[in-house]
Amino acid sequence: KRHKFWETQPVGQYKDVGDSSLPEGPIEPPTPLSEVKQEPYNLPNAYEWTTCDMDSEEICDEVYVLLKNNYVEDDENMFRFNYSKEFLSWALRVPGYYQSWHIGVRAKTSKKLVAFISGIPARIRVNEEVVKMAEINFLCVHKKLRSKRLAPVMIKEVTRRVHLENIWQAAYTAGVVLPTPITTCQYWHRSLNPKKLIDVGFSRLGARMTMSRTIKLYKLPDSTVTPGFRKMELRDVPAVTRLLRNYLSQFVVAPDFDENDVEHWLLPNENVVDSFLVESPENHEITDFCSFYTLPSSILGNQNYSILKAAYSYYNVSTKTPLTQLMNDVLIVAKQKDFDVFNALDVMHNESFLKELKFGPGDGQLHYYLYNYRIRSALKPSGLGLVLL
Ligand SMILES: COc1cccc(CC(=N)NC(=O)c2cccnc2OC2CCNCC2)c1
Repeated sequence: KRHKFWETQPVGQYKDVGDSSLPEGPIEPPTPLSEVKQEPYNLPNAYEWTTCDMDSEEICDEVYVLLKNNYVEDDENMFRFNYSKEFLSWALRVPGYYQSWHIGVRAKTSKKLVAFISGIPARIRVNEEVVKMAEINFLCVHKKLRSKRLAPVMIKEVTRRVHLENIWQAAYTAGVVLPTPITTCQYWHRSLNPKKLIDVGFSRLGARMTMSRTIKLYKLPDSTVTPGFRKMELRDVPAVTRLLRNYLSQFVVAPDFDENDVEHWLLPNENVVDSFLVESPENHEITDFCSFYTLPSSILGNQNYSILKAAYSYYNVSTKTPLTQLMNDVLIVAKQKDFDVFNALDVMHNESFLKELKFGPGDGQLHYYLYNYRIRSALKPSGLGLVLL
């Protein structure tokens, strides 16, 4: 398939796949800052750039409403991500963030927000190199403005603003295949409320299965089983950082989290991110960690329900408790918190628990990309230690 825009960008091109003569690392060198385009790219006449101050309740609400009505839907257009305002604030106002990377497009006359794209700074390790990158996310163009070729100019504009901060690499995911994925993940779902999932069409009743048999199949204990399993607290940040850094060091691509990052990304934040750990009752050592983020979806066109409550597996570390037992406790907590479904990608060691814990394969794939950085080895999802929101 021709990618008019992506063929012009410093990304792995199809023709280069497998060419091991090409070195691992940046595809293009940095440009001297004086040569980076100083002014914004041109938009079609009726539109103007705007920088979104996500600290402003009003602007955060505009971004929320744009995404709620126009962001990613599943392949059958039955569900649409419905990131909450507090989630968007958490996802964008990260340690060291640049407000200039929270980019909106407004219609000049109505001042209505009609498009958005965001970047946040992140330190991502690729093999032995820690690279300063931008994590690009939430690219959204209003449904009425599709195929006006707005997305390429928004990608170029966020790239320009990232370059102005002397950052030359980026990481992003997409449900579509572009030049060229560093890996392709399968997503999996674990039913927690099978009756609702079947009612809204997320799941289908299995062959030769009754509803009551299905409810019994997915039933979970009322409480967690691992001794010492508890919510993470601020005082745990140093120990969790050590545990997580050590665990992530085994993957080819992973975030280089420090204590400041762990405090932001993994400390429990109501309705946004939940995290738990196992503190050994004997010696109070922290041996395991697990977490999930909250990303509801709007249910498009169902009489009885309007929101699907979904939890997404985030970072999990097991050093003493078997990963399957740890993740079963996470499912128990998610059910206690009234989530309908628990989602996971087959990244890191997730594949080891998916089938045993009754996850079913989703009907799509999530592709991971790096911008202006070539990795030599073909990466399997199990070699990926990066979870994007
Ligand atoms: C259930 O409601 C949905 C609403 C919109 C899209 C999809 C399917 C889908 N595209 N799912 C994922 O991309 C996905 C499935 C499992 C885990 N993480 C995921 O995506 C995350 C990470 C990438 N940014 C979106 C959230 C489902």
